[in-house]
Amino acid sequence: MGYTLCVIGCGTMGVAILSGVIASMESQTAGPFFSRGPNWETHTPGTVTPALNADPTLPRRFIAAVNRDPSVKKLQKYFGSLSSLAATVEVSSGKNVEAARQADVVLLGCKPQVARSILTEEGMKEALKGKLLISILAGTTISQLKALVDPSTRVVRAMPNTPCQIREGMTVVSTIPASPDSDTNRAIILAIFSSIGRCRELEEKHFDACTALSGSGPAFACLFLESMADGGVMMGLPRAEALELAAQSLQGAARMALRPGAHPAQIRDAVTTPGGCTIAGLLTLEDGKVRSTIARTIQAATERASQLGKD
Ligand SMILES: NC(=O)C1=CN([C@@H]2O[C@H](COP(=O)(O)OP(=O)(O)OC[C@H]3O[C@@H](n4cnc5c(N)ncnc54)[C@H](OP(=O)(O)O)[C@@H]3O)[C@@H](O)[C@H]2O)C=CC1
Ligand SMILES: O=C(O)[C@@H]1CCC=N1
Repeated sequence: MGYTLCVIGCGTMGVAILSGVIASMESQTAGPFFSRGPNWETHTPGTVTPALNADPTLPRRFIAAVNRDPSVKKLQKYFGSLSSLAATVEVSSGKNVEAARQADVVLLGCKPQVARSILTEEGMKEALKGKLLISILAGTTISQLKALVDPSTRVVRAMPNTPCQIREGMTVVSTIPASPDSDTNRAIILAIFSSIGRCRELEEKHFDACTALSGSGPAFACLFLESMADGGVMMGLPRAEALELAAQSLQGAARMALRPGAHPAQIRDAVTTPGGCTIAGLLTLEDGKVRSTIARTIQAATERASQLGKD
């Protein structure tokens, strides 16, 4: 029951994904009172709900492949410190082909510039034959990847983000074309990514925008968060409390915006008392062209994402 998932290029994102999946599986095996994570009830249409224990759509064995020995030690220590299940992640360096051979599903998590050299390693084509290859690489298209693997290898793109580590991720998966194994592959991909946050399918043509909006989004949100906290510090709040107030306010607003039928403008209006302090702050933001600056940020990041597979 279950299958082997291997992450080739297990850095920041690989670790975030494996940690999240392992945490989700542990919560499922914790007994009748387990928690399935805060997003469980709010999965978007098109996602699947993994069944309890021994779910064949979730992995049972994990392999993490990296480039350098110090990274092996770091990951062994990290996964070892997490839990008993996480301690079973097998970490190696310089053994990508062997890792792919032993896996049923391979997640490619290296930098875009390294993909070609990994996929053209001697024996890799054979090792990936008939397997599902999930690429999280920014800016690298399915057709670029397909050109490097055997025709029997199923290539799907996913764009996750770092909050997958705490099971609050947002992952977009490229539309899976119909094939004899497409239902199984879809179930596997959606089980993995919906166990670590929200997950939805979108056409590949949207991937650069998704990379900018949700892939890079946590970085943009944190800049806003830091700026809010700085303002609080400027007005005399202690730093730690200012950060807590800013982070919880952003989280609360975001959760309200995710409720069915909610609109951010409505949430904003509800806060904005006529003649009050919120409108004073909002006008300052508008004077600073914050809306167009943020929208242009997504535009610039999208344009850069589209170049990443070509570097
Ligand atoms: N960071 C993010 O928030 C997001 C990133 N992405 C995408 O995910 C991918 C990974 O990003 P990120 O996790 O930040 O990158 P990292 O630099 O943290 O991780 C890259 C990993 O690749 C490994 N690696 C490098 N060369 C090889 C090789 N020849 N064989 C095997 N492993 C190798 C590195 O190993 P070692 O440590 O030993 O050098 C490292 O573990 C990128 O393609 C990026 O576009 C997508 C969404 C969000
Ligand atoms: O900055 C990057 O290129 C990657 C892709 C999305 C988030 N980080």
